[in-house]
Amino acid sequence: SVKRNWSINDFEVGRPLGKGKFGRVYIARETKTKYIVALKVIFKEQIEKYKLLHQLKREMTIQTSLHHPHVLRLYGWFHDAERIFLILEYAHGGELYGELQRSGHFSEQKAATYIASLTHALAYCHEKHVIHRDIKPENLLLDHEGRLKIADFGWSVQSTNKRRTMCGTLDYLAPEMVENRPHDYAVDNWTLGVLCYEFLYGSPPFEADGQADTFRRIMKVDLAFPSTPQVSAEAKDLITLLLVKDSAKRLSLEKILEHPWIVLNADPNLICPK
Ligand SMILES: Cc1cc(Nc2nc(/C=C/c3ccccc3)nc3cc(N4CCN(C)CC4)ccc23)n[nH]1
Repeated sequence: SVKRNWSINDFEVGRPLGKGKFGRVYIARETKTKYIVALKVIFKEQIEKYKLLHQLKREMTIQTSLHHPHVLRLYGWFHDAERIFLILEYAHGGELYGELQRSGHFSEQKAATYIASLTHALAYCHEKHVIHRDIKPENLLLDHEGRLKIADFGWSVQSTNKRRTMCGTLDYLAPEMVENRPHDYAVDNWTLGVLCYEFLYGSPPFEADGQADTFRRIMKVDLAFPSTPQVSAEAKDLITLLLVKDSAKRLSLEKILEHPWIVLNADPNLICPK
């Protein structure tokens, strides 16, 4: 039911789920249908202060247009005098990051299933000319069946053929982004390599004490595999094929799905039981 003029009176707002940069996210229930959603509240004064209305509009336009099982839905939005409200799909399983912290690291089956889900989602986004650019565990949610959902398109862009430069977060930045050089879809392939490593070892590959050290490690592709936990050679092979400095030489999304580690370990339905 794609109703046009939502208002806060259409919802019973529940507990806060988390606090983002520009506001909080609450669980909420649409009064008529009892449908559970997540309501992201953004303060206009914050958006104006940081001149981010243009980026917010882009996030909203992009996320509304994306319909994929591994991409969190943005059902609609409304605003009042001081706030903008995004009506988002509710993912019952919470943040993947929490699960990674609780378990330390994932099994190869779980890691491969999440990487396969992300690869399908990114292939869909790239088809729609969207580069996410900010795939990190904090932006990944799980639904009630353990299905991964990419959330927070705050940093994604509708890529025209014009190259892009902008800032991102630390550990997940590809070399071309670190150097603020123009970049393209392949940044998301690099990030898949970073995430695959983090899912299997519990921390990202180029982690370092200071920013400068992290950048240096990224630029050198200073990749080392710890001896524990035990990780298969196939997994290390995939990570090595993705963490390649020359963006043109990174394994393509299609080739990731054909890689032996994914074929052998990912759940065919891309669902991770608890
Ligand atoms: C947009 C959205 C969120 C969402 N679901 C959830 N978000 C967040 C944390 C959200 C958050 C938001 C902003 C900044 C930081 C965190 N935490 C959640 C925690 C949840 N639980 C229930 C499951 N438990 C295992 C962990 C705690 C369930 C859903 C959650 N669905 N759709």
